Amino acid sequence: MDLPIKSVPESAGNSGHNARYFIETNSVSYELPAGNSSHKTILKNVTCQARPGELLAIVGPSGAGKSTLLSVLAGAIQPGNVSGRVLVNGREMEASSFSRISGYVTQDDALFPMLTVEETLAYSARFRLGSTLREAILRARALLLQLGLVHVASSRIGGPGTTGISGGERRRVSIGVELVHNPAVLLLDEPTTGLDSASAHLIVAMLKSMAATNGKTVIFTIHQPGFRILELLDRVVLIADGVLRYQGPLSVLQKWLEEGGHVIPPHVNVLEYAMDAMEILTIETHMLGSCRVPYSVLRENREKNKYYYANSPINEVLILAERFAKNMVRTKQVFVARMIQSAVAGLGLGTIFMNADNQQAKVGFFAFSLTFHLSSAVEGLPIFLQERRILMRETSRGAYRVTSYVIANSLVFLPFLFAASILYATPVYWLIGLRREIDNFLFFSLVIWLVMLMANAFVACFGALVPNFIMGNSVIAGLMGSFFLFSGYFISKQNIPRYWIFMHYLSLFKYPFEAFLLNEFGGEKGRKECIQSGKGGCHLTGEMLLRQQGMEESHKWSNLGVMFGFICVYRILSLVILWIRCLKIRR
Ligand SMILES: Nc1ncnc2c1ncn2[C@@H]1O[C@H](COP(=O)(O)OP(=O)(O)OP(=O)(O)O)[C@@H](O)[C@H]1O
Repeated sequence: MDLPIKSVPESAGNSGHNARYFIETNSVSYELPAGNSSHKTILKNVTCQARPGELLAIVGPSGAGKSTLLSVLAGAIQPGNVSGRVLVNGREMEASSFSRISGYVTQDDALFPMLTVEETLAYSARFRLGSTLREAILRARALLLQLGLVHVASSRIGGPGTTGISGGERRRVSIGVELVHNPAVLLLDEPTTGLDSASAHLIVAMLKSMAATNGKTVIFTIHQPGFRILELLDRVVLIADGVLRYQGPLSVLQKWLEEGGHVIPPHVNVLEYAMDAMEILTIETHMLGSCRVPYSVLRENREKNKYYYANSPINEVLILAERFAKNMVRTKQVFVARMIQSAVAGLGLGTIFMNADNQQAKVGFFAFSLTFHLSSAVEGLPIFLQERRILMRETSRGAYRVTSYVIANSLVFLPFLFAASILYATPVYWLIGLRREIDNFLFFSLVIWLVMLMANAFVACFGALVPNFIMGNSVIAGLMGSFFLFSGYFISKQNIPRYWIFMHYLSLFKYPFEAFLLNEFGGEKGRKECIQSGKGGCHLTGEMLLRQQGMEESHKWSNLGVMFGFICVYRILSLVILWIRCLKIRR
Protein backbone atom coordinates (compact mmCIF):
# COMPACT_ATOMS: atom_id res chain seq x y z
CA MET A 1 0.00 0.00 0.00
CA ASP A 2 2.90 2.42 -0.49
CA LEU A 3 2.33 3.85 -3.93
CA PRO A 4 3.55 7.40 -4.61
CA ILE A 5 0.81 9.94 -4.05
CA LYS A 6 1.86 12.07 -7.05
CA SER A 7 0.90 9.31 -9.51
CA VAL A 8 -2.76 9.61 -8.60
CA PRO A 9 -5.20 10.27 -11.47
CA GLU A 10 -7.62 13.15 -10.95
CA SER A 11 -10.62 10.93 -11.15
CA ALA A 12 -10.94 7.24 -11.67
CA GLY A 13 -14.58 6.46 -11.06
CA ASN A 14 -16.69 4.67 -13.61
CA SER A 15 -20.16 5.98 -13.10
CA GLY A 16 -21.81 8.98 -14.59
CA HIS A 17 -18.73 10.90 -15.70
CA ASN A 18 -20.57 13.31 -17.96
CA ALA A 19 -24.07 12.24 -17.09
CA ARG A 20 -26.36 15.03 -15.89
CA TYR A 21 -29.42 14.44 -13.79
CA PHE A 22 -32.35 16.66 -13.06
CA ILE A 23 -34.30 15.50 -10.04
CA GLU A 24 -37.66 16.82 -8.96
CA THR A 25 -40.41 16.08 -6.52
CA ASN A 26 -43.95 16.71 -7.60
CA SER A 27 -46.45 17.34 -4.78
CA VAL A 28 -44.71 14.86 -2.51
CA SER A 29 -46.25 14.15 0.88
CA TYR A 30 -44.92 11.67 3.38
CA GLU A 31 -46.76 10.18 6.30
CA LEU A 32 -45.16 8.12 9.04
CA PRO A 33 -46.05 4.46 8.65
CA ALA A 34 -49.20 3.33 10.49
CA GLY A 35 -48.50 1.99 13.95
CA ASN A 36 -45.99 4.72 14.65
CA SER A 37 -46.85 6.29 17.97
CA SER A 38 -46.65 9.81 16.56
CA HIS A 39 -48.70 9.26 13.42
CA LYS A 40 -48.17 12.42 11.39
CA THR A 41 -47.51 13.94 8.01
CA ILE A 42 -43.88 14.99 7.73
CA LEU A 43 -43.82 16.37 4.18
CA LYS A 44 -46.79 18.24 2.77
CA ASN A 45 -47.10 18.66 -0.98
CA VAL A 46 -43.48 19.49 -1.59
CA THR A 47 -42.58 20.35 -5.17
CA CYS A 48 -38.93 21.17 -5.73
CA GLN A 49 -36.08 20.68 -8.17
CA ALA A 50 -32.39 19.89 -8.08
CA ARG A 51 -30.41 20.60 -11.22
CA PRO A 52 -27.11 19.33 -12.59
CA GLY A 53 -24.09 21.55 -12.12
CA GLU A 54 -25.64 23.25 -9.11
CA LEU A 55 -25.21 23.10 -5.38
CA LEU A 56 -28.61 22.93 -3.69
CA ALA A 57 -29.04 23.29 0.07
CA ILE A 58 -32.17 22.11 1.87
CA VAL A 59 -32.49 24.38 4.89
CA GLY A 60 -34.97 24.82 7.68
CA PRO A 61 -35.30 24.60 11.44
CA SER A 62 -34.72 21.36 13.34
CA GLY A 63 -37.52 18.87 12.71
CA ALA A 64 -38.67 20.71 9.58
CA GLY A 65 -38.40 17.59 7.42
CA LYS A 66 -35.04 18.23 5.69
CA SER A 67 -33.63 14.74 6.17
CA THR A 68 -36.95 13.20 5.16
CA LEU A 69 -37.04 15.24 1.95
CA LEU A 70 -33.45 14.26 1.20
CA SER A 71 -34.22 10.57 1.69
CA VAL A 72 -37.20 10.92 -0.66
CA LEU A 73 -34.88 12.50 -3.24
CA ALA A 74 -32.38 9.68 -2.64
CA GLY A 75 -35.05 7.04 -3.20
CA ALA A 76 -34.42 5.66 0.28
CA ILE A 77 -37.96 5.81 1.65
CA GLN A 78 -40.45 2.97 1.24
CA PRO A 79 -42.91 4.14 -1.39
CA GLY A 80 -46.02 2.99 0.51
CA ASN A 81 -46.32 6.11 2.61
CA VAL A 82 -45.13 8.61 0.02
CA SER A 83 -47.64 10.25 -2.29
CA GLY A 84 -46.76 12.42 -5.26
CA ARG A 85 -43.96 11.74 -7.74
CA VAL A 86 -40.19 11.79 -7.75
CA LEU A 87 -38.77 12.20 -11.23
CA VAL A 88 -35.25 11.74 -12.55
CA ASN A 89 -34.77 13.37 -15.93
CA GLY A 90 -38.52 13.40 -16.33
CA ARG A 91 -39.04 9.72 -15.55
CA GLU A 92 -40.36 8.09 -12.43
CA MET A 93 -37.40 7.34 -10.15
CA GLU A 94 -36.43 3.69 -9.86
CA ALA A 95 -34.59 3.50 -6.56
CA SER A 96 -32.29 0.57 -7.28
CA SER A 97 -30.95 1.95 -10.56
CA PHE A 98 -30.81 5.47 -9.14
CA SER A 99 -28.55 4.19 -6.37
CA ARG A 100 -25.98 3.27 -9.00
CA ILE A 101 -25.64 6.79 -10.34
CA SER A 102 -25.89 8.52 -6.97
CA GLY A 103 -24.10 8.64 -3.63
CA TYR A 104 -26.12 9.12 -0.45
CA VAL A 105 -24.26 10.14 2.71
CA THR A 106 -26.51 9.72 5.75
CA GLN A 107 -26.13 11.56 9.04
CA ASP A 108 -24.54 8.71 10.97
CA ASP A 109 -21.21 7.41 9.70
CA ALA A 110 -21.19 3.66 9.04
CA LEU A 111 -17.46 2.90 8.91
CA PHE A 112 -15.32 0.10 10.29
CA PRO A 113 -13.43 1.58 13.25
CA MET A 114 -10.48 -0.76 12.81
CA LEU A 115 -9.68 0.06 9.18
CA THR A 116 -7.46 2.96 8.16
CA VAL A 117 -8.81 5.86 6.12
CA GLU A 118 -7.01 4.67 2.99
CA GLU A 119 -8.16 1.07 3.45
CA THR A 120 -11.76 2.22 3.91
CA LEU A 121 -11.71 4.11 0.61
CA ALA A 122 -9.79 1.36 -1.19
CA TYR A 123 -12.28 -1.33 -0.11
CA SER A 124 -15.11 0.87 -1.26
CA ALA A 125 -13.37 1.20 -4.65
CA ARG A 126 -12.87 -2.54 -4.92
CA PHE A 127 -16.53 -3.21 -4.18
CA ARG A 128 -18.01 -0.52 -6.34
CA LEU A 129 -15.61 -0.43 -9.25
CA GLY A 130 -14.42 -4.02 -9.35
CA SER A 131 -10.93 -2.59 -9.71
CA THR A 132 -7.64 -4.32 -8.96
CA LEU A 133 -5.94 -3.63 -5.66
CA ARG A 134 -3.54 -1.17 -7.34
CA GLU A 135 -6.35 0.72 -9.11
CA ALA A 136 -8.35 0.78 -5.90
CA ILE A 137 -5.41 2.29 -4.03
CA LEU A 138 -4.94 4.89 -6.75
CA ARG A 139 -8.62 5.80 -6.54
CA ALA A 140 -8.36 5.99 -2.75
CA ARG A 141 -5.30 8.26 -3.09
CA ALA A 142 -7.18 10.54 -5.48
CA LEU A 143 -10.00 10.83 -2.98
CA LEU A 144 -7.58 11.45 -0.11
CA LEU A 145 -6.22 14.42 -2.03
CA GLN A 146 -9.64 15.69 -3.06
CA LEU A 147 -10.99 15.44 0.49
CA GLY A 148 -7.89 16.79 2.22
CA LEU A 149 -7.29 13.55 4.08
CA VAL A 150 -3.72 12.71 3.02
CA HIS A 151 -2.36 13.46 6.50
CA VAL A 152 -4.61 10.80 8.09
CA ALA A 153 -4.38 8.22 5.28
CA SER A 154 -2.89 5.57 7.53
CA SER A 155 -4.81 6.44 10.71
CA ARG A 156 -7.54 4.14 11.94
CA ILE A 157 -11.12 5.45 11.69
CA GLY A 158 -11.78 4.72 15.37
CA GLY A 159 -15.08 4.75 17.18
CA PRO A 160 -16.59 4.27 20.63
CA GLY A 161 -13.83 3.04 22.91
CA THR A 162 -11.07 3.32 20.28
CA THR A 163 -9.10 6.41 19.32
CA GLY A 164 -9.26 7.57 15.74
CA ILE A 165 -9.61 10.48 13.37
CA SER A 166 -11.64 13.60 14.18
CA GLY A 167 -15.38 13.95 13.58
CA GLY A 168 -14.85 16.23 10.57
CA GLU A 169 -12.36 13.82 9.03
CA ARG A 170 -14.77 10.97 9.60
CA ARG A 171 -17.51 12.91 7.79
CA ARG A 172 -15.13 13.42 4.88
CA VAL A 173 -14.32 9.70 4.79
CA SER A 174 -18.07 8.94 4.65
CA ILE A 175 -18.35 11.34 1.72
CA GLY A 176 -15.33 9.67 0.09
CA VAL A 177 -16.94 6.24 0.38
CA GLU A 178 -19.92 7.56 -1.57
CA LEU A 179 -17.75 9.44 -4.07
CA VAL A 180 -15.64 6.48 -5.00
CA HIS A 181 -17.65 5.60 -8.14
CA ASN A 182 -17.76 9.25 -9.14
CA PRO A 183 -21.57 9.47 -8.93
CA ALA A 184 -23.39 12.04 -11.04
CA VAL A 185 -25.71 12.84 -8.13
CA LEU A 186 -24.57 13.37 -4.57
CA LEU A 187 -26.96 13.66 -1.63
CA LEU A 188 -25.60 14.48 1.82
CA ASP A 189 -27.47 14.71 5.10
CA GLU A 190 -25.94 17.37 7.35
CA PRO A 191 -22.36 16.98 6.10
CA THR A 192 -21.23 19.94 8.23
CA THR A 193 -22.84 19.06 11.56
CA GLY A 194 -20.41 19.19 14.45
CA LEU A 195 -17.66 20.83 12.41
CA ASP A 196 -15.94 24.13 13.04
CA SER A 197 -16.69 26.82 10.48
CA ALA A 198 -13.41 26.35 8.57
CA SER A 199 -13.95 22.58 8.14
CA ALA A 200 -17.61 23.14 7.24
CA HIS A 201 -16.59 25.69 4.63
CA LEU A 202 -13.97 23.32 3.23
CA ILE A 203 -16.55 20.58 2.73
CA VAL A 204 -19.13 22.83 1.10
CA ALA A 205 -16.47 24.40 -1.16
CA MET A 206 -15.48 20.91 -2.26
CA LEU A 207 -19.12 20.07 -3.04
CA LYS A 208 -19.48 23.32 -4.97
CA SER A 209 -16.43 22.56 -7.07
CA MET A 210 -17.71 19.05 -7.85
CA ALA A 211 -21.02 20.47 -9.00
CA ALA A 212 -19.49 23.28 -11.04
CA THR A 213 -16.64 21.42 -12.70
CA ASN A 214 -18.15 17.96 -13.20
CA GLY A 215 -21.79 18.89 -13.70
CA LYS A 216 -22.89 16.82 -10.72
CA THR A 217 -26.24 17.38 -9.04
CA VAL A 218 -25.31 18.04 -5.41
CA ILE A 219 -27.97 18.31 -2.71
CA PHE A 220 -27.29 18.62 1.00
CA THR A 221 -29.18 19.52 4.15
CA ILE A 222 -27.89 22.10 6.57
CA HIS A 223 -29.19 23.72 9.74
CA GLN A 224 -27.70 27.16 9.88
CA PRO A 225 -25.19 27.98 7.17
CA GLY A 226 -22.77 30.81 7.91
CA PHE A 227 -22.09 33.77 5.59
CA ARG A 228 -19.18 32.09 3.80
CA ILE A 229 -21.18 28.96 3.06
CA LEU A 230 -24.10 30.98 1.72
CA GLU A 231 -21.84 32.47 -0.94
CA LEU A 232 -21.25 28.99 -2.32
CA LEU A 233 -24.88 27.95 -2.69
CA ASP A 234 -26.54 28.10 -6.08
CA ARG A 235 -30.05 27.60 -4.76
CA VAL A 236 -31.84 26.80 -1.53
CA VAL A 237 -34.99 24.89 -0.67
CA LEU A 238 -36.41 26.33 2.53
CA ILE A 239 -38.88 24.18 4.45
CA ALA A 240 -40.64 24.50 7.78
CA ASP A 241 -43.00 22.00 9.35
CA GLY A 242 -42.88 19.88 6.20
CA VAL A 243 -44.08 22.72 3.96
CA LEU A 244 -41.95 24.25 1.20
CA ARG A 245 -41.59 27.97 1.92
CA TYR A 246 -39.15 29.00 -0.75
CA GLN A 247 -36.89 27.65 -3.44
CA GLY A 248 -34.53 29.59 -5.61
CA PRO A 249 -31.34 31.63 -5.42
CA LEU A 250 -30.59 33.54 -2.24
CA SER A 251 -30.30 36.81 -4.15
CA VAL A 252 -33.97 36.52 -5.17
CA LEU A 253 -35.00 35.71 -1.60
CA GLN A 254 -33.15 38.76 -0.33
CA LYS A 255 -34.72 40.97 -3.00
CA TRP A 256 -38.22 39.75 -2.14
CA LEU A 257 -37.71 40.28 1.54
CA GLU A 258 -36.40 43.78 0.99
CA GLU A 259 -39.19 44.60 -1.43
CA GLY A 260 -41.63 43.37 1.21
CA GLY A 261 -40.28 45.99 3.60
CA HIS A 262 -38.09 43.72 5.70
CA VAL A 263 -34.83 45.10 6.97
CA ILE A 264 -32.21 42.39 7.39
CA PRO A 265 -29.76 43.37 10.16
CA PRO A 266 -26.13 43.40 8.96
CA HIS A 267 -24.99 40.62 11.34
CA VAL A 268 -27.83 38.28 10.32
CA ASN A 269 -27.68 36.41 7.04
CA VAL A 270 -30.66 36.31 4.74
CA LEU A 271 -31.45 32.66 5.41
CA GLU A 272 -31.35 33.01 9.17
CA TYR A 273 -33.64 36.00 8.87
CA ALA A 274 -36.05 34.14 6.59
CA MET A 275 -36.10 31.15 8.96
CA ASP A 276 -36.80 33.34 11.98
CA ALA A 277 -39.50 35.26 10.18
CA MET A 278 -40.96 32.19 8.46
CA GLU A 279 -44.09 32.05 10.57
CA ILE A 280 -45.12 35.53 9.59
CA LEU A 281 -43.85 35.47 6.02
CA THR A 282 -45.76 34.14 3.06
CA ILE A 283 -43.08 33.82 0.46
CA GLU A 284 -44.29 32.69 -2.91
CA THR A 285 -42.45 29.66 -4.15
CA HIS A 286 -40.09 30.59 -6.90
CA MET A 287 -40.68 27.86 -9.45
CA LEU A 288 -37.79 28.42 -11.86
CA GLY A 289 -39.92 27.49 -14.87
CA SER A 290 -37.55 28.99 -17.40
CA CYS A 291 -34.46 27.45 -15.82
CA ARG A 292 -35.49 23.84 -16.36
CA VAL A 293 -32.97 21.76 -18.22
CA PRO A 294 -34.63 20.32 -21.33
CA TYR A 295 -35.14 16.58 -20.84
CA SER A 296 -34.03 15.85 -24.40
CA VAL A 297 -30.50 16.97 -23.49
CA LEU A 298 -30.50 14.65 -20.51
CA ARG A 299 -32.14 11.61 -22.07
CA GLU A 300 -28.98 10.42 -23.81
CA ASN A 301 -27.41 9.67 -20.43
CA ARG A 302 -30.16 7.37 -19.28
CA GLU A 303 -28.94 4.14 -20.74
CA LYS A 304 -25.38 4.58 -19.56
CA ASN A 305 -25.71 3.21 -16.08
CA LYS A 306 -26.95 -0.30 -16.52
CA TYR A 307 -27.32 -2.64 -13.60
CA TYR A 308 -24.10 -4.59 -13.25
CA TYR A 309 -22.01 -6.37 -10.66
CA ALA A 310 -18.59 -4.87 -10.17
CA ASN A 311 -16.95 -8.14 -9.06
CA SER A 312 -17.35 -11.80 -9.81
CA PRO A 313 -18.90 -13.80 -6.94
CA ILE A 314 -15.50 -15.29 -6.00
CA ASN A 315 -13.81 -11.90 -5.98
CA GLU A 316 -16.58 -10.42 -3.90
CA VAL A 317 -16.23 -13.23 -1.34
CA LEU A 318 -12.45 -12.79 -1.26
CA ILE A 319 -12.60 -9.01 -0.74
CA LEU A 320 -15.24 -9.33 1.97
CA ALA A 321 -13.31 -12.14 3.68
CA GLU A 322 -10.13 -10.05 3.63
CA ARG A 323 -11.90 -7.02 5.10
CA PHE A 324 -13.71 -9.11 7.72
CA ALA A 325 -10.49 -10.89 8.75
CA LYS A 326 -8.65 -7.57 9.04
CA ASN A 327 -11.41 -6.10 11.10
CA MET A 328 -11.56 -9.11 13.39
CA VAL A 329 -7.81 -9.53 13.89
CA ARG A 330 -7.54 -5.83 14.79
CA THR A 331 -10.45 -6.03 17.24
CA LYS A 332 -8.37 -7.20 20.16
CA GLN A 333 -11.36 -7.96 22.38
CA VAL A 334 -12.48 -10.55 19.86
CA PHE A 335 -9.30 -12.00 18.41
CA VAL A 336 -6.50 -11.83 20.97
CA ALA A 337 -8.88 -12.22 23.90
CA ARG A 338 -10.41 -15.34 22.35
CA MET A 339 -7.01 -16.95 21.76
CA ILE A 340 -5.79 -16.16 25.28
CA GLN A 341 -9.08 -17.33 26.74
CA SER A 342 -8.83 -20.67 24.91
CA ALA A 343 -5.24 -21.32 25.98
CA VAL A 344 -5.87 -20.28 29.60
CA ALA A 345 -9.09 -22.30 29.81
CA GLY A 346 -7.30 -25.36 28.38
CA LEU A 347 -4.47 -25.10 30.90
CA GLY A 348 -6.73 -24.10 33.79
CA LEU A 349 -9.31 -26.86 33.33
CA GLY A 350 -6.54 -29.38 32.64
CA THR A 351 -4.85 -28.63 35.95
CA ILE A 352 -8.18 -28.62 37.83
CA PHE A 353 -9.35 -32.01 36.55
CA MET A 354 -5.97 -33.73 36.27
CA ASN A 355 -6.05 -35.35 39.71
CA ALA A 356 -9.60 -36.56 39.54
CA ASP A 357 -9.20 -40.34 39.89
CA ASN A 358 -12.91 -40.82 39.41
CA GLN A 359 -13.94 -41.25 35.78
CA GLN A 360 -17.21 -39.53 36.70
CA ALA A 361 -15.23 -36.29 36.87
CA LYS A 362 -14.50 -36.65 33.17
CA VAL A 363 -18.22 -36.59 32.45
CA GLY A 364 -18.45 -33.39 34.50
CA PHE A 365 -15.53 -31.99 32.56
CA PHE A 366 -17.25 -32.69 29.22
CA ALA A 367 -20.39 -30.94 30.38
CA PHE A 368 -18.49 -27.94 31.73
CA SER A 369 -16.33 -27.70 28.63
CA LEU A 370 -19.40 -27.41 26.43
CA THR A 371 -21.04 -24.89 28.73
CA PHE A 372 -17.91 -22.77 28.49
CA HIS A 373 -17.55 -22.88 24.69
CA LEU A 374 -21.21 -22.48 23.84
CA SER A 375 -21.77 -19.57 26.18
CA SER A 376 -18.57 -17.70 25.27
CA ALA A 377 -19.61 -17.49 21.60
CA VAL A 378 -21.86 -14.55 22.46
CA GLU A 379 -18.69 -12.42 22.58
CA GLY A 380 -18.88 -12.32 18.79
CA LEU A 381 -22.30 -10.65 18.81
CA PRO A 382 -21.07 -7.00 18.71
CA ILE A 383 -18.92 -7.69 15.66
CA PHE A 384 -21.83 -9.39 13.85
CA LEU A 385 -24.07 -6.41 14.63
CA GLN A 386 -21.43 -3.93 13.46
CA GLU A 387 -20.94 -5.88 10.22
CA ARG A 388 -24.67 -6.09 9.66
CA ARG A 389 -25.15 -2.35 10.07
CA ILE A 390 -22.46 -1.52 7.52
CA LEU A 391 -23.51 -4.34 5.20
CA MET A 392 -27.08 -3.05 5.09
CA ARG A 393 -25.76 0.40 4.22
CA GLU A 394 -23.56 -0.96 1.44
CA THR A 395 -25.99 -3.48 0.09
CA SER A 396 -27.60 -1.91 -2.90
CA ARG A 397 -27.35 -5.19 -4.74
CA GLY A 398 -29.31 -7.15 -2.16
CA ALA A 399 -28.95 -10.89 -2.17
CA TYR A 400 -25.71 -10.89 -4.12
CA ARG A 401 -23.64 -9.00 -1.55
CA VAL A 402 -25.36 -10.68 1.41
CA THR A 403 -24.60 -14.16 0.08
CA SER A 404 -20.96 -13.24 -0.45
CA TYR A 405 -20.87 -11.80 3.05
CA VAL A 406 -22.26 -14.93 4.72
CA ILE A 407 -19.82 -17.16 2.81
CA ALA A 408 -16.87 -14.84 3.55
CA ASN A 409 -17.80 -14.62 7.19
CA SER A 410 -18.07 -18.40 7.54
CA LEU A 411 -14.72 -18.93 5.81
CA VAL A 412 -12.88 -16.45 8.04
CA PHE A 413 -14.09 -18.20 11.18
CA LEU A 414 -12.82 -21.62 10.06
CA PRO A 415 -9.07 -21.01 10.64
CA PHE A 416 -9.66 -18.58 13.49
CA LEU A 417 -11.72 -21.04 15.52
CA PHE A 418 -9.48 -23.92 14.48
CA ALA A 419 -6.53 -22.14 16.13
CA ALA A 420 -8.65 -21.46 19.23
CA SER A 421 -9.77 -25.10 19.46
CA ILE A 422 -6.20 -26.43 19.22
CA LEU A 423 -5.04 -23.98 21.90
CA TYR A 424 -7.76 -25.30 24.17
CA ALA A 425 -7.81 -29.00 23.33
CA THR A 426 -4.10 -29.80 23.43
CA PRO A 427 -3.32 -28.96 27.07
CA VAL A 428 -6.66 -30.00 28.49
CA TYR A 429 -6.77 -33.41 26.80
CA TRP A 430 -3.34 -34.60 27.90
CA LEU A 431 -3.40 -33.01 31.35
CA ILE A 432 -6.68 -34.68 32.28
CA GLY A 433 -5.54 -37.96 30.81
CA LEU A 434 -8.38 -38.76 28.47
CA ARG A 435 -7.86 -41.81 26.26
CA ARG A 436 -4.26 -42.00 25.14
CA GLU A 437 -4.88 -42.94 21.52
CA ILE A 438 -4.02 -40.19 19.04
CA ASP A 439 -7.20 -40.70 16.98
CA ASN A 440 -9.29 -40.10 20.12
CA PHE A 441 -7.37 -36.88 20.72
CA LEU A 442 -7.95 -35.77 17.13
CA PHE A 443 -11.64 -36.58 17.42
CA PHE A 444 -11.87 -34.60 20.67
CA SER A 445 -10.21 -31.58 19.00
CA LEU A 446 -12.55 -31.88 16.03
CA VAL A 447 -15.58 -31.85 18.34
CA ILE A 448 -14.27 -28.72 20.08
CA TRP A 449 -13.77 -27.02 16.70
CA LEU A 450 -17.28 -27.94 15.55
CA VAL A 451 -18.75 -26.78 18.87
CA MET A 452 -17.10 -23.39 18.36
CA LEU A 453 -18.30 -23.21 14.75
CA MET A 454 -21.80 -24.28 15.74
CA ALA A 455 -22.04 -21.68 18.50
CA ASN A 456 -20.62 -19.09 16.13
CA ALA A 457 -23.21 -19.91 13.43
CA PHE A 458 -25.94 -19.74 16.08
CA VAL A 459 -24.77 -16.27 17.18
CA ALA A 460 -24.47 -15.17 13.52
CA CYS A 461 -28.05 -16.24 12.95
CA PHE A 462 -29.37 -14.29 15.95
CA GLY A 463 -27.01 -11.43 15.12
CA ALA A 464 -28.90 -11.16 11.82
CA LEU A 465 -32.29 -11.40 13.49
CA VAL A 466 -32.26 -9.28 16.64
CA PRO A 467 -32.73 -5.49 16.61
CA ASN A 468 -29.87 -4.68 19.01
CA PHE A 469 -27.18 -5.99 21.34
CA ILE A 470 -29.26 -6.11 24.52
CA MET A 471 -32.02 -8.09 22.88
CA GLY A 472 -29.47 -10.36 21.16
CA ASN A 473 -27.62 -11.02 24.39
CA SER A 474 -30.71 -11.98 26.30
CA VAL A 475 -32.18 -14.16 23.54
CA ILE A 476 -28.90 -16.03 23.03
CA ALA A 477 -28.29 -16.47 26.77
CA GLY A 478 -31.87 -17.71 27.28
CA LEU A 479 -31.67 -20.24 24.46
CA MET A 480 -28.23 -21.49 25.47
CA GLY A 481 -29.51 -21.98 29.03
CA SER A 482 -32.39 -24.09 27.81
CA PHE A 483 -30.06 -26.11 25.58
CA PHE A 484 -28.04 -27.07 28.69
CA LEU A 485 -31.20 -27.97 30.56
CA PHE A 486 -32.42 -30.30 27.83
CA SER A 487 -29.04 -31.76 26.95
CA GLY A 488 -29.56 -35.02 28.80
CA TYR A 489 -26.89 -34.20 31.41
CA PHE A 490 -29.16 -32.75 34.10
CA ILE A 491 -32.22 -34.77 33.27
CA SER A 492 -31.91 -37.93 31.19
CA LYS A 493 -33.77 -38.23 27.92
CA GLN A 494 -36.15 -40.87 29.34
CA ASN A 495 -37.26 -38.46 32.07
CA ILE A 496 -37.93 -35.45 29.85
CA PRO A 497 -41.73 -35.04 29.37
CA ARG A 498 -42.84 -35.97 25.85
CA TYR A 499 -44.05 -32.46 25.03
CA TRP A 500 -40.56 -31.08 25.80
CA ILE A 501 -38.58 -33.75 24.00
CA PHE A 502 -38.20 -31.61 20.85
CA MET A 503 -35.93 -29.32 22.91
CA HIS A 504 -33.66 -32.27 23.59
CA TYR A 505 -33.19 -32.81 19.86
CA LEU A 506 -32.70 -29.09 19.16
CA SER A 507 -30.11 -28.74 21.93
CA LEU A 508 -26.67 -27.72 20.66
CA PHE A 509 -25.33 -29.32 23.80
CA LYS A 510 -26.67 -32.86 23.25
CA TYR A 511 -24.68 -33.93 20.19
CA PRO A 512 -21.16 -32.88 21.22
CA PHE A 513 -21.82 -34.21 24.72
CA GLU A 514 -22.72 -37.61 23.30
CA ALA A 515 -19.75 -37.44 20.93
CA PHE A 516 -17.42 -36.86 23.92
CA LEU A 517 -18.94 -39.76 25.87
CA LEU A 518 -18.73 -42.13 22.91
CA ASN A 519 -15.15 -41.05 22.20
CA GLU A 520 -14.14 -41.78 25.79
CA PHE A 521 -16.40 -44.65 26.80
CA GLY A 522 -17.38 -46.16 23.47
CA GLY A 523 -15.59 -48.93 21.57
CA GLU A 524 -14.37 -52.22 23.01
CA LYS A 525 -12.00 -50.68 25.51
CA GLY A 526 -14.10 -47.73 26.59
CA ARG A 527 -17.20 -49.78 27.32
CA LYS A 528 -15.32 -51.89 29.86
CA GLU A 529 -13.84 -48.81 31.56
CA CYS A 530 -15.00 -48.38 35.15
CA ILE A 531 -16.47 -44.94 35.66
CA GLN A 532 -17.62 -45.26 39.27
CA SER A 533 -16.42 -47.86 41.71
CA GLY A 534 -17.49 -48.59 45.26
CA LYS A 535 -17.37 -51.26 47.91
CA GLY A 536 -18.77 -54.02 45.80
CA GLY A 537 -16.49 -53.26 42.84
CA CYS A 538 -17.46 -51.27 39.76
CA HIS A 539 -20.88 -49.60 39.94
CA LEU A 540 -20.82 -47.92 36.57
CA THR A 541 -19.01 -49.01 33.43
CA GLY A 542 -18.74 -47.16 30.16
CA GLU A 543 -21.32 -49.50 28.69
CA MET A 544 -23.78 -48.86 31.54
CA LEU A 545 -23.36 -45.13 31.18
CA LEU A 546 -24.08 -45.23 27.45
CA ARG A 547 -27.14 -47.36 28.12
CA GLN A 548 -28.33 -44.92 30.81
CA GLN A 549 -28.07 -42.12 28.27
CA GLY A 550 -29.89 -44.18 25.64
CA MET A 551 -26.74 -44.18 23.50
CA GLU A 552 -25.91 -47.87 23.09
CA GLU A 553 -26.77 -47.69 19.40
CA SER A 554 -25.22 -44.25 18.76
CA HIS A 555 -22.14 -43.71 16.69
CA LYS A 556 -19.79 -40.87 17.48
CA TRP A 557 -19.38 -39.78 13.84
CA SER A 558 -23.12 -39.44 13.35
CA ASN A 559 -23.12 -36.87 16.16
CA LEU A 560 -20.50 -34.91 14.23
CA GLY A 561 -22.75 -35.11 11.16
CA VAL A 562 -25.63 -33.57 13.10
CA MET A 563 -23.35 -30.78 14.38
CA PHE A 564 -22.25 -30.04 10.83
CA GLY A 565 -25.94 -29.96 9.85
CA PHE A 566 -26.64 -27.41 12.62
CA ILE A 567 -23.81 -25.20 11.36
CA CYS A 568 -25.26 -25.25 7.84
CA VAL A 569 -28.83 -24.64 9.02
CA TYR A 570 -27.90 -21.63 11.17
CA ARG A 571 -25.75 -20.14 8.43
CA ILE A 572 -28.53 -20.59 5.87
CA LEU A 573 -31.02 -19.06 8.29
CA SER A 574 -28.78 -16.04 8.80
CA LEU A 575 -28.56 -15.68 5.02
CA VAL A 576 -32.34 -15.79 4.64
CA ILE A 577 -32.84 -13.29 7.45
CA LEU A 578 -30.32 -10.89 5.90
CA TRP A 579 -31.98 -11.31 2.49
CA ILE A 580 -35.33 -10.40 4.03
CA ARG A 581 -33.74 -7.38 5.68
CA CYS A 582 -32.33 -6.37 2.31
CA LEU A 583 -35.77 -6.41 0.73
CA LYS A 584 -36.58 -3.42 2.89
CA ILE A 585 -33.66 -1.43 1.49
CA ARG A 586 -34.79 0.60 -1.46
CA ARG A 587 -31.48 1.92 -2.74
N1 LIG B 1 -39.54 7.33 12.20
C1 LIG B 1 -39.99 8.42 12.80
N2 LIG B 1 -40.75 8.33 13.91
C2 LIG B 1 -41.23 9.42 14.53
N3 LIG B 1 -41.01 10.68 14.10
C3 LIG B 1 -40.26 10.84 13.00
C4 LIG B 1 -39.71 9.74 12.29
N4 LIG B 1 -39.02 10.21 11.23
C5 LIG B 1 -39.12 11.55 11.28
N5 LIG B 1 -39.87 11.93 12.34
C6 LIG B 1 -40.24 13.29 12.72
O1 LIG B 1 -40.44 14.00 11.53
C7 LIG B 1 -39.97 15.31 11.66
C8 LIG B 1 -38.98 15.63 10.55
O2 LIG B 1 -37.83 14.84 10.71
P1 LIG B 1 -36.49 15.12 9.89
O3 LIG B 1 -35.44 14.23 10.44
O4 LIG B 1 -36.78 15.02 8.45
O5 LIG B 1 -36.22 16.64 10.27
P2 LIG B 1 -34.93 17.53 10.03
O6 LIG B 1 -35.42 18.82 9.49
O7 LIG B 1 -33.94 16.81 9.21
O8 LIG B 1 -34.44 17.72 11.49
P3 LIG B 1 -32.93 17.89 12.04
O9 LIG B 1 -32.39 19.11 11.39
O10 LIG B 1 -33.11 18.06 13.51
O11 LIG B 1 -32.18 16.63 11.67
C9 LIG B 1 -39.36 15.43 13.04
O12 LIG B 1 -40.33 16.01 13.88
C10 LIG B 1 -39.10 14.00 13.42
O13 LIG B 1 -39.18 13.85 14.81
